[in-house]
Amino acid sequence: MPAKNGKQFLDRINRAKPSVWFRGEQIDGRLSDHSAFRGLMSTQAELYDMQNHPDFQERMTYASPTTGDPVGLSFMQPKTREDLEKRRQMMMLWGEKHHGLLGRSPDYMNTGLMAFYTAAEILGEKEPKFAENMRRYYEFCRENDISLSHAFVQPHASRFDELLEDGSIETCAARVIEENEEGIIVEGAFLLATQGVTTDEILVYPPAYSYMPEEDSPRTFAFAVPNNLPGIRWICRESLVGGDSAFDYPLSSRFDEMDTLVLFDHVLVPWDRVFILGSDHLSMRLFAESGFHVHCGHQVLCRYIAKMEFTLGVILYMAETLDRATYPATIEKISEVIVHLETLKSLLIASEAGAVLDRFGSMLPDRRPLWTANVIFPKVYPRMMEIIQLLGGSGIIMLPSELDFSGDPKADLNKYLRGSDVDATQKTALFRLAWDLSTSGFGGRQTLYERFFFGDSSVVTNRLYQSYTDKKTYIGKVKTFLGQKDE
Ligand SMILES: Cc1cc2nc3c(=O)[nH]c(=O)nc-3n(C[C@H](O)[C@H](O)[C@H](O)COP(=O)(O)OP(=O)(O)OC[C@H]3O[C@@H](n4cnc5c(N)ncnc54)[C@H](O)[C@@H]3O)c2cc1C
Repeated sequence: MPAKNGKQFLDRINRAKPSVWFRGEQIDGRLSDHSAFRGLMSTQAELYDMQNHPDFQERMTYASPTTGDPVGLSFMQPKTREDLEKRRQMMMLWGEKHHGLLGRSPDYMNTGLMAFYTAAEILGEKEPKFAENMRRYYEFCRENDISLSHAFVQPHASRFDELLEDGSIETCAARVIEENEEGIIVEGAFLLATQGVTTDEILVYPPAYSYMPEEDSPRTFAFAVPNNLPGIRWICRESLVGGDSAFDYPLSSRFDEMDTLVLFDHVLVPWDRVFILGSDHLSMRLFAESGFHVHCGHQVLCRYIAKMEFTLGVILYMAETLDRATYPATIEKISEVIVHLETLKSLLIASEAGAVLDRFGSMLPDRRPLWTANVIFPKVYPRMMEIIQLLGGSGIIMLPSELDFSGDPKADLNKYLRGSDVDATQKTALFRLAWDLSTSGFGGRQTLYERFFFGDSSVVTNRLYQSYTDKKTYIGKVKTFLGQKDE
């Protein structure tokens, strides 16, 4: 199946029937009928429909190198600046459709997989068949429009290894407990897979960094498997969907990406789905040399911009309805958001302007502007949510529901809750949106998500710092000024 449409997406997820647990019970029926998933899945379906819509198809797909059929453009390896531009336009189309609220829109993982594929030869250094596995798997995903979640962070409990009396170490970290003719047997858990059950497959890999890299470690492996493989169990967090009403819950009713704890109970991963086994060094090299965080950073920055534009729109509209758009204190806050948005847009342009071909033939955007954005956004996003709260005050919480507007209180609400130039229903709709973005459970998760999206802040800043080759140049300028010699 080349680039799929919404119905094909829904049918495939509903048919898979993985073992999903929600509030202590296993989900039996179709996921798209379940209150925790139906809004999200319908949004996902709308994204996939765009791939086949005459207005978008040309910008969202490209001709498959193997069949010539249209396949998702986010799978495309960029080889020229024009390719990068095409990828950006495609990612912005999806980003603007979900206003940056879906961290796991399909282009994110498609991009990550593409990066791994381009550098597959690194995997072959230890075992040639692993490189071949990655190449085949990428092609399988591209040609069948397979959607992916990913997991690499292990539960906190796995970080407290116990030293036993016999000198061995007891751990609950996910690990390979056996290798046999058919594949590897995996046991243990991963802390989090966002959209784990609303995608087709899960890609598991080690963190991109390790403070104590090991060779032949049973904890280091990468593989991809369908979500419904025997032995895989998904435990959902509480749903943040407030209800079905798009008026009352404008965001959570459409965009709540379920997070799941993934349990592997003696799961047999077939050999042709294994990409890394044992080597932390190889795994770290794959991340660094494939440009995983650079290609993905390009996608993430497009999403940041879509989200920032939407947030700025909410803030500007709030200021208008409160008739405070001309207050200096309001202008100062709004300008803060404008500065952040314009900074991000400039970083995106700079990343493409500085793109160079890497040794795998990929046109790789300049990492410095992208990773700068990854440091900035997690800091400014919570501040933007604070600005919404500061601007809205009690209006963010004194929010009647859709039912109130069709019931007895309607006349009073219309009189007392109207805004400047908008009626009470319009103002309430806007302020419910502001609440869902900044203050509801859904909004809280969004903020947490942005804080940790590419790792915690020390990981993200370290990535930028370590790769910043300009450091020597700037020290050199100072040494020259001081009349000191460069060593
Ligand atoms: C909403 C959400 C969705 C996510 N989705 C996914 C997903 O789809 N797939 C996936 O693999 N992961 C996902 N993650 C996990 C994400 O990658 C991690 O949250 C991130 O890597 C940080 O790891 P952690 O949560 O274990 O936090 P920790 O590593 O426990 O860090 C928490 C805090 O403790 C600090 N800290 C940690 N160690 C030390 C130390 N030794 N000394 C001092 N301070 C320390 C950190 O700096 C940080 O501030 C998601 C997280 C969130 C919040």
